[in-house]
Amino acid sequence: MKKKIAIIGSGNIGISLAKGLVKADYTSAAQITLTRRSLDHLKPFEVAGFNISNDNKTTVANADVVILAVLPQQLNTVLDEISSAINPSKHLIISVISGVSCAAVKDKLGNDVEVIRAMPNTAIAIGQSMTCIASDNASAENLADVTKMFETVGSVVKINEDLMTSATALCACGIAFFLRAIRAASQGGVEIGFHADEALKMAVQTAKGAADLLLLHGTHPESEIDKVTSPKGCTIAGLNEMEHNGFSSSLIKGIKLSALKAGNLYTKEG
Ligand SMILES: NC(=O)C1=CN([C@@H]2O[C@H](COP(=O)(O)OP(=O)(O)OC[C@H]3O[C@@H](n4cnc5c(N)ncnc54)[C@H](OP(=O)(O)O)[C@@H]3O)[C@@H](O)[C@H]2O)C=CC1
Ligand SMILES: O=C(O)[C@@H]1CCC=N1
Repeated sequence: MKKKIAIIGSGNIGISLAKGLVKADYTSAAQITLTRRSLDHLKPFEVAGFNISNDNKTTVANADVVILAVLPQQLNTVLDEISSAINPSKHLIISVISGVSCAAVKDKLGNDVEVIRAMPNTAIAIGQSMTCIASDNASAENLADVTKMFETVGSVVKINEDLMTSATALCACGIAFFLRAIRAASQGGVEIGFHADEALKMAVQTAKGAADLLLLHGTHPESEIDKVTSPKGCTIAGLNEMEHNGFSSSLIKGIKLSALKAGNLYTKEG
């Protein structure tokens, strides 16, 4: 991959993406320019071989692929800044910004430019992202290229753009939901006798085992649960107690609220 990549807004997800792409050998750090306003935060990445800049317009002018990764409320300023540097026959725009449609980006950058939305999660830094992608005007070739790019750093599902806020809640926010579940499990482990570090290690590996069972067997969670719950046993007792306290219901309600919020993060006016 010889294309020059600009990551506009190199915060948590921008940096995770940059690290993941280099770790997966998709591209080299030298092909990526990271931007943010406070350049000091990017100095360690310059040492690691990335280009760094606080000049979005020049960075975009020199790039082929522009990845937008600022907060929704920071986007309009960035689009106003870079719009005159956009060349639709050269640039491909990838936006990982929640709640901002392809149409809203084209409103500012021109209708001729191809825009692809991607919703990764922070596990992209270690090649384990679940990334959903959507576009309303990208060519099949560019969609295939972007799919390939995100496949180097995890799994990819192509979806309709109107499901992008749902994908944000389930997959991008989802990392935090599962992490909180692991933390809660480890706290339970401390109450029943383990030191915090060993409880966390046990909870993490158990969670990984559960996820891998589903991935490798291709089974439904309930069929794996059935194998754990011995009749009159301790698993079903614990599981039912969790359900009486709203375990599944709270996850479902949290995901619904996150999806609602994800759809309302951006206003055209800024
Ligand atoms: N975090 C996550 O897990 C995920 C986030 N997203 C989306 O990615 C986007 C970024 O989220 P996240 O990484 O968490 O947020 P961060 O706040 O960590 O990152 C945003 C970055 O943008 C930089 N920035 C702000 N204004 C400008 C500007 N004018 N020019 C250049 N850089 C700028 C900020 O740095 P500075 O202030 O120094 O300029 C900051 O580093 C959001 O839209 C979010 O919805 C999507 C999927 C997952
Ligand atoms: O919390 C947020 O708004 C962003 C979007 C998805 C993950 N983090």
